[in-house]
Amino acid sequence: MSKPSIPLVAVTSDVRSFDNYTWHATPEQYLAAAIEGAGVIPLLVPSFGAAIDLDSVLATVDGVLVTGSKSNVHPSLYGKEPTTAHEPFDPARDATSLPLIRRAIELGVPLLAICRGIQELNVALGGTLATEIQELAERIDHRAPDTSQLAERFALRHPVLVKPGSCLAEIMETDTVQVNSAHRQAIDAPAPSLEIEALAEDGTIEAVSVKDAKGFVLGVQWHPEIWVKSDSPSRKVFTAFGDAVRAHRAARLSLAAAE
Ligand SMILES: N[C@@H](CCC(=O)NCCCC(=O)O)C(=O)O
Repeated sequence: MSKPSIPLVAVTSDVRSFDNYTWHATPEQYLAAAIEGAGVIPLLVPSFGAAIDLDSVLATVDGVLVTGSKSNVHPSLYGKEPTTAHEPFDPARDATSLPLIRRAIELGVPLLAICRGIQELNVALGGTLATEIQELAERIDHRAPDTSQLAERFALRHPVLVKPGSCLAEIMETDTVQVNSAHRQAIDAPAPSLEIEALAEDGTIEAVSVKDAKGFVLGVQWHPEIWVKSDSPSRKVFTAFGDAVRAHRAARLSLAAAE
């Protein structure tokens, strides 16, 4: 009997310029967490917008991982005027990830959205974002400490309160989770189809799902990819995503065999 093949997951990419080239890339921690935490094979989707046929991608993979990034969703995509407080931008990423998110949800392809990813999920479905949230009244500072040491940058720093009975509550099996935090923006007006799954103590939306979604959809504002090996809540996020991906693949192959 042949070895069961490992499912493929599409991963968003940022457009970056260095060494005199333009790169479509993502930080290694997302790829490592997909492999070691979710048990899937990550495949980068280059940010070429409409030049990427999303249905071809989504017919081939069994999940979508929308990664974090220091860049921000362009405010024009949620009806706001851009200011320097909204920078830096990555319009090619926006033009690829937002339609990818919408189409994956339409088709029921499992989707995990992290940090920038939860913000893209919200905007893709009609919500808005707030920027420089640390300057808003009653908010804690959600930015990462100013260090290049990943362990410090992504240390678990504040609790989030998980909504009882939510998808996340089922995954986490607890009502409070200690998370890291590395963001200046956050969901302002949640999209109508979003279900809020967790909040920080200052009211910042920290996790969402999609009401009546065909498949697994989870957005988190923190970074579980960093600690999948050592932190149980982090690992549970990726295990739940991997399980949904494998279930999607089994259903897809079964459908194909029946045709
Ligand atoms: N740019 C957005 C989203 C934040 C995010 O995805 N952070 C990941 C990179 C963290 C880092 O290394 O700084 C925002 O700031 O809200």
